[in-house]
Amino acid sequence: MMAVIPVSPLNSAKSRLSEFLTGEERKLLLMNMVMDVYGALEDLDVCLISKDDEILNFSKELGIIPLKEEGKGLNNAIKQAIESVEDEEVMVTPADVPLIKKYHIKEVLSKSKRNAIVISPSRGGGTNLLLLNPKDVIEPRYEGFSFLKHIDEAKKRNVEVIIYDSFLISIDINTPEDLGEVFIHGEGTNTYNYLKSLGIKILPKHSSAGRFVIKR
Ligand SMILES: Nc1nc2c(ncn2[C@@H]2O[C@H](COP(=O)(O)OP(=O)(O)OP(=O)(O)O)[C@@H](O)[C@H]2O)c(=O)[nH]1
Ligand SMILES: C[C@H](OP(=O)(O)O)C(=O)O
Repeated sequence: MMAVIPVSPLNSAKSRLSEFLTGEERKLLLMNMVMDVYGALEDLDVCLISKDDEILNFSKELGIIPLKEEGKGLNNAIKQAIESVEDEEVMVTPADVPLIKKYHIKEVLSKSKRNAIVISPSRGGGTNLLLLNPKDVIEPRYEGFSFLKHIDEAKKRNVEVIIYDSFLISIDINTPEDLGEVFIHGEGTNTYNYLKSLGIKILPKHSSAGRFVIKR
């Protein structure tokens, strides 16, 4: 089993946080999230695919296998990683799911079956964990409502779908509002400690415009 972490270039990562965090801060946030995701995966072989040499060097220092991305876009990056590893099974976990834990991975692995996928939704319909057994059982269809796209793809190919439904895995960090979730549920993670070090604070808000007031 090989776990694959795809990472976009550091200078364009997490653009939806750009009004709230500087470029350098978004880069450090991403590195801290990679550490948290790797913390959950570290009993497996783990590779990280990116075009960005800085994140590749960083991942190598952590003990992750760096893979230099050649094509364009997330789906092509994942296909490249799948083709280049020798393992028969692959698990894809994005870099922006910092609340994922080792026990999740254990449970996901225990559910894995031949000719099946194990999939965890993100809030908003994305895919925050995808285990492919075998690795070419379906093609990656990230972006948009990829949770539904992956299920559709599996049904078309007569592949069993095992949904691993986890609140903590469903939280991916894209917007300032998502940072609020890290403050509530992420104590002890690198991501939480990094955000705290920036002086970010959250307060509850009772409004249709969101549930948190996020301040620095
Ligand atoms: N290797 C690789 N990873 C990608 C690419 N696009 C997105 N990712 C990664 O895929 C995961 C989900 O990405 P998104 O949240 O859609 O994109 P993002 O670039 O992190 O953030 P936004 O700029 O806010 O869209 C994250 O781990 C990204 O780093 C890509 O083109 N190549
Ligand atoms: C790539 C996308 O991630 P999101 O933009 O939902 O974080 C997805 O999970 O399909």
